[in-house]
Amino acid sequence: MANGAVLEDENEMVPPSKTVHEMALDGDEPPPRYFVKQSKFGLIDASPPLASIPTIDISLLSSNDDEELEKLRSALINSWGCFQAIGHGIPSSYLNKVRDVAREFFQLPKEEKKKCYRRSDNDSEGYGGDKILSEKQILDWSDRLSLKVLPQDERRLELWPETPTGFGGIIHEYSMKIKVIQDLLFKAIAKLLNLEENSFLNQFGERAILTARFNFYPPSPKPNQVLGLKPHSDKSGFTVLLQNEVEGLQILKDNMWFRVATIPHALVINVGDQMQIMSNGTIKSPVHRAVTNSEMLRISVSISNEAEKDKEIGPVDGLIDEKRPRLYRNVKNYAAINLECFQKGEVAIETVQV
Ligand SMILES: O=C(O)CCC(=O)C(=O)O
Ligand SMILES: [Fe+2]
Repeated sequence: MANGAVLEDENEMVPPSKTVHEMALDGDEPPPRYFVKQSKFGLIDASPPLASIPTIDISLLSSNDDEELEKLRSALINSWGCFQAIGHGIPSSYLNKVRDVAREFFQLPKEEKKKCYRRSDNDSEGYGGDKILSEKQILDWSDRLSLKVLPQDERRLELWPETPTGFGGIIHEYSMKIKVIQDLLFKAIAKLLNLEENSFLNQFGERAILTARFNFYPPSPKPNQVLGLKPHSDKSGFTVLLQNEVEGLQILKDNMWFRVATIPHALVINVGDQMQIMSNGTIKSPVHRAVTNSEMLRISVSISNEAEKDKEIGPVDGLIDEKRPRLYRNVKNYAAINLECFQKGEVAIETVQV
């Protein structure tokens, strides 16, 4: 996690009394703890150039289509670490259903959403605003619902929304569809790097973690001064992001921000830190953020995978040689390392370098 935004005055570690959605509905000015005062990434620019990330038909990857594999190489190796996936086999009508239930959940009355509230301030699951992890933290102009989907016996179903009807079933079904895509990508990348097909997949283990996160970014009265989601790299293997029609995702490359387009039937695939570690830095997890706008509601749904908590992950042997020495040590429970680093304002991936 690249903690790029730090406040000068320390805040108490108390969560705000209103959710971002409530402040937006009431027409409140964002409180000072939401303002990005100082950032190593510079000022917020809502319209930087468009990222030239490729659109890849992932149905062609399993049939070893050379052209599509080359596109994957150009997207991931010494490049963006991000691409738009089409040919994923999920009908547009189904993607719209996921977008619809997400919006319907966030627009429920407070009393209904309260059932899904995080049970404590530092709970990573459930509904709420930015989790308060440090006194210096700048808060994000967004509300979220995070739920662990796998392992299935670790689901905290008491936090899963009962309304809109069928939401739980859709979370399950959609996440399983995305898992198939993630597994296919791990195999395609292994092939691309001349590795045994399961070199990455096996590292995730039988009880790999899959998390669904619904992000709700209401219109913001100060889009140039607050961020929807602060700069970070994902702690996952891969994150698969579904956006609504409103742009907001930005990706950092060569110290410059680029906008990621919204393509209605495409899913944005982002490399996460765990893939960077396993690929010995051959593939990098991009720093990205979400900006807000003053008029439109933005919603995104991210599905991310992580290795089983107690399983050690590390660079694949075939990617370590004299020319490419090992860059990362083997690590367990990267999520905990990531969280600790966020609290200290450190970049997690840098702390696991050898
Ligand atoms: O909403 C977005 O565009 C970004 C979401 C994201 O980066 C995340 O959930 O990790
Ligand atoms: Fe992210």
